[in-house]
Parts: sequence; C-alpha cells; structure tokens
Amino acid sequence: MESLLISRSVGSSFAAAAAAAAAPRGCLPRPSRVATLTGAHARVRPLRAGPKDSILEVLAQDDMPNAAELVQWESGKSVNDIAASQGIRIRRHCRPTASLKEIEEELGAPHNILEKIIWDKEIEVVEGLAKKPLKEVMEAAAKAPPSRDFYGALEAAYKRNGVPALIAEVKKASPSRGVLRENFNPVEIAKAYEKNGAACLSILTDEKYFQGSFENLEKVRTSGVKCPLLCKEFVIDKCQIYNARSKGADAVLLIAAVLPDLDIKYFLQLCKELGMTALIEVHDEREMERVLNINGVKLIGINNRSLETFVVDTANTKMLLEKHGDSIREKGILVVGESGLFTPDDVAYVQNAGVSAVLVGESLVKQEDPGRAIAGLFGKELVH
Ligand SMILES: O=P(O)(O)OC[C@@H](O)[C@@H](O)c1c[nH]c2ccccc12
Repeated sequence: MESLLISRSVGSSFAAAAAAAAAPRGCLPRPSRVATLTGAHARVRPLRAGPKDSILEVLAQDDMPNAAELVQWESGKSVNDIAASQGIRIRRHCRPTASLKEIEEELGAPHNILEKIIWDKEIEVVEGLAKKPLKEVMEAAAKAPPSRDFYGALEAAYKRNGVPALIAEVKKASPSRGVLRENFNPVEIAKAYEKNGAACLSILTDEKYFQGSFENLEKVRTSGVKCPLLCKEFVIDKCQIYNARSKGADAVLLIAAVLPDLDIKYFLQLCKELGMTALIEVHDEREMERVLNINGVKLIGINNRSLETFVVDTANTKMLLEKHGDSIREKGILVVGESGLFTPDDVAYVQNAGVSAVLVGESLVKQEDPGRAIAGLFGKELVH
C-alpha cells in the first residue's frame, strides 16, 4: 500500500482518498497515515499510477469513487491523461522541487494564467508542508472553533431579502484587473460588508496573484465578524482544506476546471467531515455536466469569467441554467452567480436565470465605501 501511495502524484489527492477510505467511515484520515503520504509527496516525483495491488480493496470499503474511475486510476495513466479524458485542460507538472526551467523543458510554457497559477500552487503546497507538516495542520483544524453554516446562511438570506444572497469578496487585486484597492484593510471591509447585509464573505488567500493571505482570513474570523467565510483558494491538495479550516473558514472553493472528478469527490467528503461547505465552480457545459454527476454537491458557482482567458460574460450563467436548470432544481442544488456583476440589472439578470446567490468582488471593493456599495448593487438595502 505504501509504495502505491508513494507513486501518486503531488497535487492529486488520490492517495489521500485511499487513506481516507482505509479509515473507518465517518472518520478523518488517520494523521499518521496522511503524514506518511505527505512525506512521500515531498520526496518522490511520481507521474504514473501505481501497481494494481490493494487499491481496489481499499477503495471498495468506501462508496466514493465508482468502478469506472477506479479502472481509470488503476490503468497506469498519468494524472494529466486522466484529467484530459475528463475535458480538463489544466495540466499539472507534478514536480514541486524542479525549477520552472526544468518544468518548461518538459511541458512547454503554461498554456494560460490558470495553468500558471496551478503550477505555482503545486510548489507552494509542498513548500508549505515542508514548513508545517500535514499532521500539524490537521491538528490545528481539529482545534478550530466550530464551523458556521455557509449554505444555510445563503438559503436564509435569499428567502429573507427576495434577491440573491450576497457573498461579498474581500479582494485586493486580481491578475485580470490589477490592484483594485490601494488602502486595503480586510477587517474593515469585512465588517462593512456584514453591516450592510452580506450573507457570507469570501476571503482571497492566494498571495502571488491576488495579494490575499491566510492571515487575512484569520484576522477576519477573529475580528468579531459573524458571517460564514469562504476561503477563496486554488485548492489542489487536502492540506489546503485543513489549513483553511484551521484559520476559521466555513467553506472552500473547488474549481472543476482544475480538479478531476475523483479529487472533487474526495474533497467534498473531506469538507463534510470538517463541517464545511464546498462551493464547486464551473464555467462551461462539460464542467457543469461532470459536477452534476457527482453525488452530494449542494452548491455550484457559475463563473462568468473564464480563468483561462479572463473574458467575462454574464450570459454564461443564463446559458448553463437554461440547459441544466431542471436537473439542478431536482437535486435541490443552490447556484451562485460569480463575477462581473456591477448593477441591479446585472443582479436581476442572473436572478432571473435562476441563481439564489451572487459572489461579488470588484464592484464593491473598488468603491470608496464598500459597505454602502451593496445597496447600490442591489438597488435596495439588504437586511440580516
Ligand atoms: O471581482 P468580481 O468580478 O466580482 O468576481 C468575484 C469572484 O467571482 C472572483 O474573484 C472569482 C470567481 N472564481 C474565482 C476563482 C479564483 C479566483 C477568483 C475567483
């Protein structure tokens, strides 16, 4: 088993899925086991799936992955082959200790900004684990105060206000728009959002591209703000979810353009164990179809912005909901309209398309008073 786990790639959580499945149901992966995995991740450069030994046995104890997926993972295909077969265009380099030059010699330059972000994230995750081993991160997560109900807060706010519940984003900068706010005080902004009726807050934690931080997340959580918090991160590894929980996050973002189905399933399971909500982000039809085929999904975000090209088009939400609205309603999934919302008309447009919540950053954070900007965005005051 150990050798199989060692052969798994950095960034994929599959090895951890095996560890989770090996643990009794309803438990977290055993820390000792996961710590071993982490060590293995840091040392080995694995590109291929492992031998066909006990993995089927181990995963058979859990009902997460389906048989077809297991066969795929057992086939010896690379992580990138598996991802590509699901329509995922973002590749992993799986070489967290290699230089960018070496990586580019093998894979060429990143195809787009999202791929670049993920390549950096692979390195960042492993460097982070070298500083703070997973066992410690898990222990910190276990000690965090209980999580708040992110999903429930959205549902209640939608019912109360009759307009989509607001997830207001604490966002200093982005690769597409540059610095949005020079004098950036995350706690002040968070408090202003809460005071003006935001149901939940989203805190960017990526440092390199969004000038966010886990410190910001922690600061907001300990500032007295009561809204549930989304950790807005490029999650590729379980340790980021534990870390988010340890800093007080109540929800995490999972990006379907980046994560193969099995990772989404495993991370969803982990969120459940930690009492967190997973917001699963899709941008196109293929991603929506994949996500709708995953059991246990409660919250889907439709990003109007392509993270590959930066093109923003709110008609994307409408198009995807026209095609998939029936099955979304049948499954009782709540949909969040994300990005590029500036006016009451924009909000009404995505509401008519079928969203019950919106995720808004730029149009609020750019204004002098981000709290008061909320009434401007909705055309009315929101109440708590
Ligand atoms: O600032 P905007 O256009 O209102 O967008 C907010 C939010 O949707 C955006 O920040 C976002 C959506 N999905 C993401 C994934 C990663 C980073 C950022 C995002």
